[in-house]
Amino acid sequence: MKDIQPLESWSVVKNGGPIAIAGPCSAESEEQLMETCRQITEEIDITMLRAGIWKPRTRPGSFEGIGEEGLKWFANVKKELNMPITTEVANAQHVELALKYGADVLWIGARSTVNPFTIQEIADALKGVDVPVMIKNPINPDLALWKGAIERIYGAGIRQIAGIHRGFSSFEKTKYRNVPMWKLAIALKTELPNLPLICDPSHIGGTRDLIYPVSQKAIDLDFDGLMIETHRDPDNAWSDASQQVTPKRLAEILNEVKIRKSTTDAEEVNNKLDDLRSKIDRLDTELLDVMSQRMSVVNEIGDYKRENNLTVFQAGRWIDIFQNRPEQAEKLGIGKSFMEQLFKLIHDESIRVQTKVVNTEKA
Ligand SMILES: C=C(O[C@@H]1C=C(C(=O)O)C=C[C@H]1O)C(=O)O
Repeated sequence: MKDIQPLESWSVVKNGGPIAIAGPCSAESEEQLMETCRQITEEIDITMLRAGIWKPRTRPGSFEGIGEEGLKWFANVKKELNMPITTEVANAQHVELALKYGADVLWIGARSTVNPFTIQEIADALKGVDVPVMIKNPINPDLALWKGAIERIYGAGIRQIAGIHRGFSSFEKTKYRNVPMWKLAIALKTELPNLPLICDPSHIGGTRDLIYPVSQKAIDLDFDGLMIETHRDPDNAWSDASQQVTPKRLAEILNEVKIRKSTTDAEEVNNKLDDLRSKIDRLDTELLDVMSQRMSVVNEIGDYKRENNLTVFQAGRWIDIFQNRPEQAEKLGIGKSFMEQLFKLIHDESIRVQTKVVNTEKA
């Protein structure tokens, strides 16, 4: 999927990244939608307006979206404010209607991404259509499922695709509504480096006070844009009231977020970075060398255990190491839990290697 296009190729993206997308969680009334969008465009220059027309809700009985009527309002907003619009689609009929009313970009929600049948239905409806599609991560932290959805939309011929990171459901209570697990977004970017990534701090945070820190974190991780739910009267929103911000607050957040570039043309900066990275290269070589020496000793201990009929796993010794190394690390200013994880990995590898050694007769 190397020919997935950068955001700059989307006709709706005028000034390059990072882009901002904002608008209400749901279209509620023509007046609410128009007023919210008008206030947003008066407060700040954004790339695109968003509004939910069909809302997949966790439990029945909640407001499930206004439906086709809302698309007529949204089309008026587009015309009146001269702004591109985007909405969520969850089946073939949604695709058809959203395009009929002039949606410039479509997005697929987290609850749809989990279901390959749904994604395939949407992909089939998109065959031969030229519209950018943004695909939210599935609600569960499954990278293959996210990638699979991207592949299906790509298979329909769409090349303007972006991922939207909206965090992952978790059984445990956390300060987030959906835990970010940034490493999944990093893994996706590692596998598909040319895929634009947009962050949805509203669904990750779930509360207004988390929108700014989550947005900054996303920009620090080189995300290409932010999608922030914005409502003229968030407290009285029909859905997701606690995470929507006012247009005024949206502008504050976007102005406060410090934009960082992924690269620079400044020769001096690049030279300094090159120097420091050479140091890292040398240190990594030393690290690998030390690791290889440690593994040799592990092998030797394995031989000795075989000869003396001793178990591979030695709980006492391992518990000592597991307590001691992170404490040593902490004194050196290295994170304790990082070292715990690292030593667990090292120990797993020792067990794997020694299991092989003790079960192989010496020639
Ligand atoms: C190397 C040994 O075998 C295993 C691996 C360990 C390690 O990698 O440090 C520690 C304890 C054992 O579970 C050992 O017994 O010392």
